[in-house]
Amino acid sequence: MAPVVDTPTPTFDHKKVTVIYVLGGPGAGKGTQCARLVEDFDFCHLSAGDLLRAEQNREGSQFGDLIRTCIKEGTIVPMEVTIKLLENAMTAAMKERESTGTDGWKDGRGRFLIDGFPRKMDQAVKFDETVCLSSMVIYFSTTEEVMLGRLLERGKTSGREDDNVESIKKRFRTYKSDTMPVIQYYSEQGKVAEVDSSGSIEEVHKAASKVVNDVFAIKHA
Ligand SMILES: Nc1ncnc2c1ncn2[C@@H]1O[C@H](COP(=O)(O)OP(=O)(O)OP(=O)(O)O)[C@@H](O)[C@H]1O
Ligand SMILES: O=c1ccn([C@@H]2O[C@H](COP(=O)(O)O)[C@@H](O)[C@H]2O)c(=O)[nH]1
Repeated sequence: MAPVVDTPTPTFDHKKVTVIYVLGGPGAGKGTQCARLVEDFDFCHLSAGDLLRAEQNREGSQFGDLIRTCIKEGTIVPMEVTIKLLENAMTAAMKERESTGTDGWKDGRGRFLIDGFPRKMDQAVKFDETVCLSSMVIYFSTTEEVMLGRLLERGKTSGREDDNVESIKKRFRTYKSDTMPVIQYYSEQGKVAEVDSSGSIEEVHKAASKVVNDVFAIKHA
């Protein structure tokens, strides 16, 4: 007899809730572009990095020190922590939208841009299986030189502990070793739309909007 395998039921049904992962190297422009796509498509934008920074600073958090160390060292926080934060934020957003109700979100329908996640294969598999199967990945690509320049410029005002040369180099290393395989994995499934993010914010936005438009056109066809 075949062994019984427990298949988890995801918290959200991907036929009703669209999850788009937004990946790219540190400083590629993910957050900037997500903010623009929110204006166009009424997404809820969830940045895994922002959620982790909020948890790090939350009084009484048992994960504060762990998150602080990982962020400074450019390593990945254990997936259970990040996935729970994302799931909680999605649940809260769904509840809020249900009560206020905007057109794209009626009847429990939702659309999420999940920025800077999944950073590692274990996160990708676990989130897809237990929270919501993702629809696609928008992959913002540019050179390390461009990313470094942007991050150092941002570091003048961001107050981020990881916007310095030492941390940036570590983040580039983690990106190559842990995140590139995730992009490869989804690419093999035909789920990745690559957008060159070397140009101006406006140029990149135009290309990214086109990608999202196509996704919704297919979904609603
Ligand atoms: N196309 C662009 N041209 C010039 N500057 C840009 C462009 N896109 C983003 N920036 C600037 O580069 C910096 C990094 O952008 P952003 O924060 O969006 O990157 P990110 O990929 O989200 O980075 P991280 O992963 O480190 O959070 C910001 O200061 C932003 O204003
Ligand atoms: O899924 C994730 C996402 C992020 N981290 C950690 O946070 C920092 C900053 O992330 P940004 O997306 O650049 O804001 C990242 O370097 C990781 O240390 C994570 O562990 N898991």
